[in-house]
Amino acid sequence: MKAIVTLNAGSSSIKFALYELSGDSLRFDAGGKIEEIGTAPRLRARNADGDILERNWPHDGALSHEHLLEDLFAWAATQLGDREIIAIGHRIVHGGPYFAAPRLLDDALLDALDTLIPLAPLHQPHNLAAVRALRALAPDLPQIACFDTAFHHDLPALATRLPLPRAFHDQGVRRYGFHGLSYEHIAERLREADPDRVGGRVIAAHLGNGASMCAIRAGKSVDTTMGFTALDGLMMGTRSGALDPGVILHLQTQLRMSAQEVETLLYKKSGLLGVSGLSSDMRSLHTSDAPQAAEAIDLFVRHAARQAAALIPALGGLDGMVFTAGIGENDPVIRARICESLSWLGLALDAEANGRNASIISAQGSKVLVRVIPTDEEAVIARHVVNLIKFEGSHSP
Ligand SMILES: Nc1ncnc2c1ncn2[C@@H]1O[C@H](COP(=O)(O)OP(=O)(O)O)[C@@H](O)[C@H]1O
Ligand SMILES: CC(=O)OP(=O)(O)O
Ligand SMILES: [Mg+2]
Repeated sequence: MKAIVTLNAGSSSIKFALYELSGDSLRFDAGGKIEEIGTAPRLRARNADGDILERNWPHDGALSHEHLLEDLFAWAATQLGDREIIAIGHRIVHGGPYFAAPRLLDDALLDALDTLIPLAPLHQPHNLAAVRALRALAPDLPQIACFDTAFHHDLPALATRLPLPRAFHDQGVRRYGFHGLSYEHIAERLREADPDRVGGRVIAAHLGNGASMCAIRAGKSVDTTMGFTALDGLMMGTRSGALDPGVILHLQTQLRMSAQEVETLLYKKSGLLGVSGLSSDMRSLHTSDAPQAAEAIDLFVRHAARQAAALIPALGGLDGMVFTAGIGENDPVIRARICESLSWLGLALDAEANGRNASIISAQGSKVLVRVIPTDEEAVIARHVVNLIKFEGSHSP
C-alpha cells in the first residue's frame, strides 16, 4: 500500500501524519505531535483506530529537531508494515512573493527558501532543517513544499500594501499572511457545510500558539491580520502581535538592545508569556490565580476583538465567524469573551452549545452564524501532495 507522510516542523513542535493512498483517495492512518522540543520533548500519536502512543525523551535542551526527526523516522519505520512512503509533504511557512503552488523541493528551491528565514525565524529554519534531514535519510524520496502564505497569494493589492515608500513593496516588503493551510481547510469545510452561502462574509479565527484571523469572502482571503511576518496582528502565546513601531526604535536606540535581542523579545518572550510572566499556554493561565494571568487573558481578548473589527472594512459586514486551532476549538471562555466584544455586530452565542464546543455555537436569531471547525493542516498538505504527484505523473514522458 502506498503512503504519504506530512510534516509540520514548528519552533517547539513537530506535527506529522501518515495517510494511505489508494487510487486518488487518502485515508488517515496515524499522526501525532512531538511537543516541547528544547525542554522536555514528548510524543503523542494516534492511529485510525484511536490507539494512543506516548513517548518521552530525557529532559535535555540539547535534543534538536534533527535528532528527534531521526528518532521519529526510526520509530515510524517499525510501524509501516507493508506501506511504502512515496512522498513527504511539508508545511513551509513563508513562500515570499513568488511561491504559492505546491512545489517539489530541490536544491534551488531550498536555497531560495533559505533567504526567507529572517521573515519567519520561528518556523522557516525548522521547516527547512526537516527537509534537509530527510533528504539525508532518504535522498530519493520526493519532498513537496506546501506554503502557509499560498491561500493569501491573491489578496487584493490594497491588503498587501504597507504604508511605506513604494520601493519597499517592490523589494518584497509587503503583507503576505499566514496560517493559509488552515484557512484553506476552513474555506473547504464552509463550502461543504453551507453551499448556499458560498458568497458569505466570514472571519476565521485561528487561535493557537500562533494566532491570526482571515477575512474570507466567497471562499477567498480578502484580508488577514498577519502581514510581512507572523509577528503581526493578534497577541499570541509568545509573540507580541501588532505593536507601535516606535517601541522597536526605543528598544534599539534608547535601551541599546541588539536586533537579535529585539527579535527574541518579540517572538519568544512577549504575548501571553510576557504579560503574565507565567506561561504561554492558555490552559495554564486559566488555572492560575495570579492577577497577571487574568490581565494577559484580558489583553488577548481585547486584541483579538480589535483585530476582528479591523477586518470588517474589507468585508463590508459579517455573516459568519469561525473559531479554530487549540484555543479556538477548545476554549469556550475565550470564544464567549471575544464574541461578547463583537456583539455590536449582531453576534450572539448559545452558551450551552458554546460550552460543549458544538459545531454551531451562535444563538437562534444571531445575525452572524458562529462555528467551531477543527483545523487539519495535515489533510490539506496530503491532498496537495497527491494532486502534484498526479500532475507530474500526467506530464512525464
Ligand atoms: N482545552 C483547551 N482549553 C484552552 N486552551 C487550550 C485547550 N487545548 C489547547 N489549548 C491551547 O491551545 C494553544 C495551542 O494551540 P495549537 O493550535 O495546538 O498550537 P500550535 O499548533 O500553534 O502549536 C495553547 O495555548 C493551549 O493552551
Ligand atoms: C504562522 C504561525 O504562526 O504558525 P504557528 O501557529 O504554527 O506558530
Ligand atoms: Mg499552529
